[in-house]
Amino acid sequence: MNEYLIEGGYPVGGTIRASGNKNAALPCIAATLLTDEPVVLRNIPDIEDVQVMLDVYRSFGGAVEKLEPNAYRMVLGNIRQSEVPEDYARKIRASILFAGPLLARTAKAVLPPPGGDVIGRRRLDTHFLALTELGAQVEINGAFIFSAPALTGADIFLDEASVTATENAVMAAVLAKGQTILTNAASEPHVQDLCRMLVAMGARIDGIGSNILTINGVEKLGGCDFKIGADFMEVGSFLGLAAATRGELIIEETRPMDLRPAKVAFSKLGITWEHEGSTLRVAKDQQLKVNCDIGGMIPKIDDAPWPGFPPDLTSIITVVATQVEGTVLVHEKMFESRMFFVDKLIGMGARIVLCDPHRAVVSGPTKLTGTELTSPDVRAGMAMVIAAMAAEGKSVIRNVYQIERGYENLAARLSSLGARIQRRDDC
Ligand SMILES: CC(=O)N[C@H]1[C@@H](OP(=O)(O)OP(=O)(O)OC[C@H]2O[C@@H](n3ccc(=O)[nH]c3=O)[C@H](O)[C@@H]2O)O[C@H](CO)[C@@H](O)[C@@H]1O
Ligand SMILES: C=C(OP(=O)(O)O)C(=O)O
Repeated sequence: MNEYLIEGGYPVGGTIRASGNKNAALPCIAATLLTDEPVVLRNIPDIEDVQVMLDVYRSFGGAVEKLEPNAYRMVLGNIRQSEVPEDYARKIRASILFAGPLLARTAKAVLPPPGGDVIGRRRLDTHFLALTELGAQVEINGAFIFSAPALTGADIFLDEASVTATENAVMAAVLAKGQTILTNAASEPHVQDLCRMLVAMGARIDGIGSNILTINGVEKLGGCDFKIGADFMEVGSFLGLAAATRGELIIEETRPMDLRPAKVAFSKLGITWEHEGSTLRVAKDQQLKVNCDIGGMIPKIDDAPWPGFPPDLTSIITVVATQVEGTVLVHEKMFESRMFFVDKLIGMGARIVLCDPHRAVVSGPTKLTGTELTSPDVRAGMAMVIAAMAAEGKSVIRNVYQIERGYENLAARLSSLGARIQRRDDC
């Protein structure tokens, strides 16, 4: 297991480039299965989850050529088999994204249950609902076995706006016969990126960015050259890091529009940023003070499907709130177990009451003290990095695989911003 040694108390400063969006890269890699022509994907982050998705692609017989850092040319003539190897499936949640493309190309998809973060139950019911309505049969026998001699467009109402279920449904529907209307679809920037890539491949999709997608199936898709957008979860994490360490950052190659829901939430903590084009600047002299609701009421930060505040930033904003004067309620409505990591922050000195698995009341500012931590999931892990960097003294963070599956070259990039962070291999 690899670990980070962090000496806290040093503000970050300098310039950093945003990586490509993990949650766009993963479905876009799966979507390359939908054509036998070459596809070039650009701005793909160099993270563990991407490597696993590329390994799965290779296991189907796909050829992957690295053109330059963060750009790949991928081609897969004939798909060798329809089963995602179990070792890979269990590593990441996103392995489920091969279901739609495999069904569309090979009429079959065998997926061992996917792995991923420890953040509560991760239901797959919406995936089953959508693929079944498009004509697939599902059998659960250790693995999930989908089969569909032919996929046919349908008028589908999703039971919840699930991100990856929407992506699977779209990837199956683009090659289905006839029209699919997907209502209550997820519309996150990564869902939009996937749809734009499919359109570049020749798919017919209307309503991109809304919660109703209309897809007219086509016979065949071709290759494309597609650049995915910036990772607004990574940018949100760096914004949180700058605020919590009282630092100053310039973040390049962002998509400021994707940060609008985060801006609403951060502004409740007195944190703001300016942007010029795709460059963001977080200034040093922010007054970190909770902006109360009218009448001096305690404000709440709660997550929701897009364009709500993203659930992947709730852990980050919780840590930041410990450094802000005042009291705020963080309400994580979407995941059952994402807030449990706050006991580690309490151990570092944070004043947090975990009311139930979903709600934490945070009062600040508090002095945090370095300690030994283990990352349960990618975002809690990053939140721990921020806490350790804001704390006095030294911290050790273990299980950093669960951070690096979502953040590219993190220790080196943070070092370049003045962080005292050291990565130790195989401890
Ligand atoms: C690879 C990938 O893209 N992973 C992202 C994807 O996961 P994923 O697609 O697995 O997440 P889902 O959108 O399916 O659901 C996430 C959680 O939110 C709940 N839920 C969802 C929709 C809804 O309307 N109401 C509701 O409560 C679900 O029950 C579940 O507990 O989307 C999540 C929600 O943005 C993100 O945290 C993950 O980083
Ligand atoms: C929950 C996340 O990822 P995944 O869905 O891949 O587990 C995340 O990115 O915060």
